[in-house]
Amino acid sequence: MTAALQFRDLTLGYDRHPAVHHLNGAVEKGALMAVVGPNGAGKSTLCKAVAGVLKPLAGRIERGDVAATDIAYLPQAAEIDRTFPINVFDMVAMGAWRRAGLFGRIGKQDRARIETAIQSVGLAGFESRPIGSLSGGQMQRTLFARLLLQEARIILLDEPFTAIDAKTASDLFDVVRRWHAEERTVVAVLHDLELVRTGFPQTLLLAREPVAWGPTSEVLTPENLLRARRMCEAFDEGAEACAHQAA
Ligand SMILES: Nc1ncnc2c1ncn2[C@@H]1O[C@H](COP(=O)(O)OP(=O)(O)OP(=O)(O)O)[C@@H](O)[C@H]1O
Repeated sequence: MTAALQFRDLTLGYDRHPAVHHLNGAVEKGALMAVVGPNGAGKSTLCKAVAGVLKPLAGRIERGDVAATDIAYLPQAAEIDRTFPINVFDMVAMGAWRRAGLFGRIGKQDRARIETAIQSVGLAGFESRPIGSLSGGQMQRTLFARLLLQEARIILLDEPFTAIDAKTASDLFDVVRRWHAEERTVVAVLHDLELVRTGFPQTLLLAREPVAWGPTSEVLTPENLLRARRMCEAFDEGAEACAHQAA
């Protein structure tokens, strides 16, 4: 197996309070992997660390030949400022920054790629709409178009299908399938276990530490899900040091 991401005794947290600890393991290149777990399990924290937004408290993440800045990351919808005065076209064009540079000119070729991405998420005709006027589903389509532009080898999606209708979710899941067919590595935080069972071959079940990780059918057992819930409920929010090391 070739690893796209390798976690080595990884501990993540805020203000020295660990939120995720003792994560060891690898995400295979080209994997389509779900990260599931109860609220507060550390799923978003893990995404932020992989994207390079949050530095580990201990341990490390190895990204092979991919720089953290080359990882496409879709944060939770709540973290995105919709009041920013920008239209759909320019929002999607931001996905080309890595190639064009922050103040680089968008050339003819990039313009065509942006148009194609907007079309492929079903938003043709919305190019000049301010993002603040979009519905939640249209906004998510816009963000997926921006991810398409990035052409990243590793794509992180934090709750990409939450609070959007079934048609939008299904259209956007088609984009995810396309990335998988192109052998990109996709890691998605999800709460819809049915979608995970049918669409994601690999799953990491997280409850501050890994409960199970592997083929989805072996991970999402009633016993593992119950264990994850109990582990999250029992976790001491104010713990100073890693509980395992302190024990
Ligand atoms: N910026 C922050 N500062 C301090 N603590 C934080 C911060 N962000 C998250 N946490 C804490 O880290 C823990 C893990 O949170 P995280 O958001 O990673 O969980 P999650 O599994 O993504 O939850 P959910 O399913 O509710 O989105 C929680 O106890 C949370 O309160």
